[in-house]
Amino acid sequence: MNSSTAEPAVSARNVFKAFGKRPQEIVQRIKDGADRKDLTQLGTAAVIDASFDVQRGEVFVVMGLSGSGKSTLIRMVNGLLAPTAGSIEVAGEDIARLSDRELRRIRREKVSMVFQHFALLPHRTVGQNAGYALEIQGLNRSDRERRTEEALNMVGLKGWGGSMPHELSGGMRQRVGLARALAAGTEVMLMDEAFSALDPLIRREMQDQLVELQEQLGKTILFITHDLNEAMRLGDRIAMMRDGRTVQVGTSEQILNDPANDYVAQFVQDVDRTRVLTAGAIMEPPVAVLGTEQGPRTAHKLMREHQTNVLAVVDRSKKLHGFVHEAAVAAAVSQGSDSLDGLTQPAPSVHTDTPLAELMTQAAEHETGLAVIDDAGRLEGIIARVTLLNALAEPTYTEQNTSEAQVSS
Ligand SMILES: Nc1ncnc2c1ncn2[C@@H]1O[C@H](COP(=O)(O)OP(=O)(O)OP(=O)(O)O)[C@@H](O)[C@H]1O
Repeated sequence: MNSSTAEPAVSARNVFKAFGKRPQEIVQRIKDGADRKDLTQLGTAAVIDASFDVQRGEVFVVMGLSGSGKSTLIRMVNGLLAPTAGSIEVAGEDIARLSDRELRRIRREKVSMVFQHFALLPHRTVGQNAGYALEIQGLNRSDRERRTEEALNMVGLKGWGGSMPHELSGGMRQRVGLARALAAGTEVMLMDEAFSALDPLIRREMQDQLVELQEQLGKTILFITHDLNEAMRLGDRIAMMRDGRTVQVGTSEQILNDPANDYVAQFVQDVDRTRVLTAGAIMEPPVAVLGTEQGPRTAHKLMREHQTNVLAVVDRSKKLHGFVHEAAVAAAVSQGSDSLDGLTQPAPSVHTDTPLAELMTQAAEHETGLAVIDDAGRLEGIIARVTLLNALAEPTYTEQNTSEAQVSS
């Protein structure tokens, strides 16, 4: 994810969308405090006061049950629907103010869409389908073929360009849909329930592949799903929608550990926390770190000061050497030894992206906490056993005084 100071790729401000005869009136009444349920005579308030920014390079998931307003929201992002109130900017352009011609240009150059039901043209080859957007962009044939082939390779369909869609399995067809969006080369990709029609195993495979591709490509992806596990697996951040409203926007960790209300808390209670939470989300900065050049006396002092019985030992470049334990330090001090040599034990270490499931295995094998290191072996943080146990416990939302907290179901 890029820094939040950069201009966002997609920016929604107080967006409303109402369907029915008098949409403006619906929006005004909601702004005046009316409940969506009491306005059904007038029509449907599908999206209510949505505001969010999607940063460049971010995977932003919009998640909610059927009817919560996800599709309406995404259709406003690519200009298929105009907001009743509020504005949506894509790459700095206010979508609702564009002419049809400008909209077509935006869809060609800036925003591509992957649908749930593939939307492949049955009489065209896989290659022609994947290169469709490039044909519309007016690219010459050889450039088109090159880019199409690259995109097909990226999604694991090397060599399938000459086949017809009906010769492909559902998972492969969805890959063609993805290749078409990738070949188009747009910065923003909108994916509307793109994997929802796939078998669970294939779906999982596609999710993994998207995560992998995203690491290389760094696209801005707005992904819609009603599946919370999918949302948590893919999203850098997730917007949770309920009855047209965005009830929480945050990272998986924030939503799991700090649900905005009871509805979200109930929603996330069945999530497998051990797969979603990672070391990076729960680690803490080490309270005290001992340099390799320092001796047992300093170690002893630091342990007393910080009331800890384990210290991490690092060299000048912060590379982790291991842990020293209180008993060994106390023995060295009483023997008048000046050196920590031989006292440092290898520390069980993990990386920031290690999931909790793996941390639990590691923690079970070791008495101490865990060290979190980066790829170069430098110490980034510490996870104490108690921290791990707390992270596994389900959060409960206690504040009962907001309207969202009163869950009707
Ligand atoms: N063209 C339309 N005319 C009237 N009402 C609509 C229209 N499109 C959507 N709605 C209503 O707006 C609300 C939100 O629908 P939307 O399709 O955006 O939800 P969703 O979260 O995408 O659900 P799903 O996953 O079932 O598509 C629903 O009550 C729906 O019936």
